[in-house]
Amino acid sequence: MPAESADPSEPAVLAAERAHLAESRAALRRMREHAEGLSADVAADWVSKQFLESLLDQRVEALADHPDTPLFFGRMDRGGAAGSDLPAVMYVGRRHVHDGDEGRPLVLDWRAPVSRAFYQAGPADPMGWRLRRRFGFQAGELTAFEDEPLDGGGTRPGTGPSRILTDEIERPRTGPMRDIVATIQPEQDVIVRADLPRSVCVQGAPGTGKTAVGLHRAAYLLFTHRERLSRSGVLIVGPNRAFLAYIAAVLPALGEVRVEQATIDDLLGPPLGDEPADVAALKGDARMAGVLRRALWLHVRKPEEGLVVTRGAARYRLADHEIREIAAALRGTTRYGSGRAAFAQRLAHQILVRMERRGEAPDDRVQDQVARSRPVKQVLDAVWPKVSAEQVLHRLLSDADLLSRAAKGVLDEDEQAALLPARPARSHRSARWTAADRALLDELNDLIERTTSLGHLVVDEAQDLSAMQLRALGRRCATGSATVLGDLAQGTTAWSARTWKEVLAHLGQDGEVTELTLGFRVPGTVLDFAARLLPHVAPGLERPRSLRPGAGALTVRRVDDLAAATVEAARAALARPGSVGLIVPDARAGAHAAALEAAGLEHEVLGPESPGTGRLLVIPATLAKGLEYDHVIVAEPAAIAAAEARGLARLYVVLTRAVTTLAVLHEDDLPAELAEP
Ligand SMILES: Nc1ncnc2c1ncn2[C@@H]1O[C@H](COP(=O)(O)OP(=O)(O)OP(=O)(O)O)[C@@H](O)[C@H]1O
Repeated sequence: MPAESADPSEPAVLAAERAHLAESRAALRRMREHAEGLSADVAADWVSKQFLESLLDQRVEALADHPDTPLFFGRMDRGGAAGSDLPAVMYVGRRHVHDGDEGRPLVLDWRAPVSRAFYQAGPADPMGWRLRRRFGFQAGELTAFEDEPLDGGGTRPGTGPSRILTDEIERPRTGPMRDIVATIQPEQDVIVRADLPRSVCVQGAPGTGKTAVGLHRAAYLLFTHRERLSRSGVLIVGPNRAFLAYIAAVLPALGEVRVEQATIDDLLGPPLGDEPADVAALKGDARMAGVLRRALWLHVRKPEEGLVVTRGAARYRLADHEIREIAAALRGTTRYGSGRAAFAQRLAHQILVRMERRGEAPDDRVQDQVARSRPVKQVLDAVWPKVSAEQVLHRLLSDADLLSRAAKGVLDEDEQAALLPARPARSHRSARWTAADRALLDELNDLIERTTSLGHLVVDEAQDLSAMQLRALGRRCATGSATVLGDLAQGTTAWSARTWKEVLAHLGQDGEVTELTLGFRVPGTVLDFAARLLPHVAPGLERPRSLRPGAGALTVRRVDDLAAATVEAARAALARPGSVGLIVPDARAGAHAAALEAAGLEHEVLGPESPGTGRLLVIPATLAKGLEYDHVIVAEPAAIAAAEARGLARLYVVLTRAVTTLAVLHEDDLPAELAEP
């Protein structure tokens, strides 16, 4: 039944909407029963039957009704436009639900093209609709609604943010991140629904929903290009395991279980050793790509001797200059590995030409035999040796002569010296590869054998990746596209990007950069405080605004006994609903944990591998990126800022993790950059 803009306290309206929810639930149950009744017996063979069975299982699983997850969260009522082919009323939810008998849609999937209006329609462009209704739920029960007339006759928007949206943001959290499908904002929706072939890059201030947008975009693309992306794959790359564990539940909640999530270390291999940040930064520099290319191709050498192949009584010769010409013609035109195979075939082909000249009629099999013969193999090993990425990199980083030839005109002498460790590993097998080395190995591997590309890559916290790491990711979406998310102000590595143009260039993707500046997470007073650091960490960026003013959310206090003060602050925060994060300088995590322990406050210390599940977490500052807590206590900002080269950027990250309150406690002076402007 079409709705007029209704008073939210109207019981008849609520009752009608609850009835639609009950009807939709019953229909979903029938859809599930129907799916359970389908049989895989129609499959022609055993393998197809197994495949079909697993598809049917997935379908049944996808049709489960989770009592806590509302089946729909919004409704649209059509305007009076005559001849419109829009439905009179549509309900928008996480998945499509239809009435079995008539196939009548009861709920439309939020990703369907028609649902776009739920996120985009407004008085300036109602898109054919008259009214948007948002629903509020508690424990799966429909308890509230909020109407927004789209024909210009109503009160919202313009009277501040939707109550349902702010309630959703302020709903106390513990555990993993939630989806935002019910409240995606228009500027976020544009990014979520960008076309697949387009790469998009989002510069977003803290808490503007970059991560959320990236995850919803993955779900949207899988829905819209299901077949293509199921074959080629979608991958989400995040900064560490704790972060991946934090976001892991969002896509399954949206019905997508087939998206891989990995850190850069998962993709390139775990670092086995460490090195100074300036050396890592140099290894991460894009100039290394040219050095590696030269180093690899320096392995192709001039032939010293010709080739002699004996067949029966006959001997066939190729002079060394002929071999050199064959190698020169191939060099640089293919990847190293396929070039090697082609080199062997071309040598064999020349031998075959000589056989033919002598009146023989060899066929292709003979060419293969010759290509695999001992003399050809000897020439191959001498001129175009088989090498692994590890061998080449180990040689490059331990042989000053090879390095100077490969880096000539690219790296100066000091830079070359910095790349040579004082005590190199004896062999490539015992090398303790660092994270930066892993990206170099990946580059070499690709120069030897092409890397397979996926259909779409979502890269979060992309500002922290080096040029060489970005090139590694670029190879993994070379024939696909990417969603690149990050914040230049939160760049904390020695190689952090300064512009998104550079990042896209290293990824090898063309893309537009969109800026999000409306913060959902952090209350206004807290965001303004943190933003005092912005001119010092990223002067070119726009100052973020917050959706919520957050009066009373921020306290900054000098204390005499920091440990005792953090314990008291933690105790006070625990008295309120929601999660509590105590963010401390890395070196002091143990001491703060001990103080909580002594005070009998149950807590967990966050580690790189896990996000922790308890209500009170001690978070080393370097692990706080991307995470959020209802109440945050930051201990000793000056020590956090002083602990690393880009410490002020780290502090900016740390000060922007709170949803409801932030307490900053310090014994030492605050960093001067935090002083009131
Ligand atoms: N449209 C929205 N509706 C409801 N909540 C939202 C919306 N957009 C973002 N949020 C919430 O705001 C918080 C911040 O989102 P998210 O973590 O994606 O931001 P971010 O830009 O990646 O932040 P950071 O750069 O600080 O890591 C999350 O709790 C997210 O659920």
